[in-house]
Amino acid sequence: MKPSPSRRDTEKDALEFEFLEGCKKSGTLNIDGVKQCVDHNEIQILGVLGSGSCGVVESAMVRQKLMAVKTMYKNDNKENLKRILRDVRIMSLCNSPFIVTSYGYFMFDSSVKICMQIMSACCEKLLRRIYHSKLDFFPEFVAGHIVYSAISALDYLKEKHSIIHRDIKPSNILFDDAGNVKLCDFGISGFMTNFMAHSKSAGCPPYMAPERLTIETNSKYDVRSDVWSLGITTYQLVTGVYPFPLNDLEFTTLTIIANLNLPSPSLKEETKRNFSPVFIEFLDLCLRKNVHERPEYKKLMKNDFFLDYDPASGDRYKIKQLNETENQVAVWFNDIKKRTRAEDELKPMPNTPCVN
Ligand SMILES: Nc1ncnc2c1ncn2[C@@H]1O[C@H](COP(=O)(O)OP(=O)(O)OP(=O)(O)O)[C@@H](O)[C@H]1O
Repeated sequence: MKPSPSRRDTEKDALEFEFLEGCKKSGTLNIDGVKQCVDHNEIQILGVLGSGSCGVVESAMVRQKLMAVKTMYKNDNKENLKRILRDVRIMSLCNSPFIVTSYGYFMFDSSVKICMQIMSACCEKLLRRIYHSKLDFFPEFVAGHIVYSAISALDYLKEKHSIIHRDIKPSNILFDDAGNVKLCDFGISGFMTNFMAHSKSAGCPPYMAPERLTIETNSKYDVRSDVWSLGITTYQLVTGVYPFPLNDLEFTTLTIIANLNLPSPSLKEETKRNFSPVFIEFLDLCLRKNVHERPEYKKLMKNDFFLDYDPASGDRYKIKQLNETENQVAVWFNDIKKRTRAEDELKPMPNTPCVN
């Protein structure tokens, strides 16, 4: 049989076209409402904030504005290009107080730099600082504030842009010094059709919902898979441990998560004493293994625990403003930063997945 003539990869061509189109806006930054044409040589790198599978995030000064600059390296791989373009496109689209603001980006032949609002620490770094200083893990009111902020961000993404995040985990939830919580990292987010996502695009397996790990269903899932990831993240933040046994073989852990005949994770009886019944019930709902029993955002937003941390709830809102500039979350956050060490942010902790 004659070998078929080499066919062009039309998807890759489209991505390269999108990249070239994106280059037209390269260097146009919107800093505090003022559009400015900036040369990349004006980026003064100050230090490293973090790194992930796709690149490095550094603090930088640009035209007297302190910001975070995420550099992602482009290669010949289609998935790599897809991931970079998604991150750029979605960050540019979003306008929510619960999502890190993008100021603009720079595109080069071999790399892309996204300039964004600088945050103070991600939840993963905070967890590590807390663990190595032997302090108490995240208190319920901080978990409430995180849940409120993350669900508000995820609902915004779904309702306004039909986007599903797909990579909710402690390292993608960031705090600023004022105690605001925002989501970042849209590299593996996806656009939904009929409220369903179809792509098998990778995420972080230990935080993936059972339906995303199951061969029969992993090609079709909805935002409730992010609800699961938020549940796993919240469990980890308040207890300091991941709710499933972590074996050397990731496969074994994932098999336990995917098996609907095994129980859904829930807080241990002795741990439950430290939390309110509404929190325990909320966490149980997010961690229902069966996706059909797991609520969607609108239902969660009517849940008592969510309402307790929604500032629009009036008197029942549980986060107290302690002085003109600080609320309870900001005080907790700044206290943790004072009482723990920055160098511990890079030291792993046991019983949690090592994701980067
Ligand atoms: N705007 C920001 N301000 C401060 N730190 C940030 C900011 N954005 C990201 N970081 C830090 O950098 C880390 C890596 O960022 P990010 O998750 O976007 O990279 P990634 O390569 O996409 O990672 P991943 O492997 O998790 O997908 C975060 O966990 C966080 O600690």
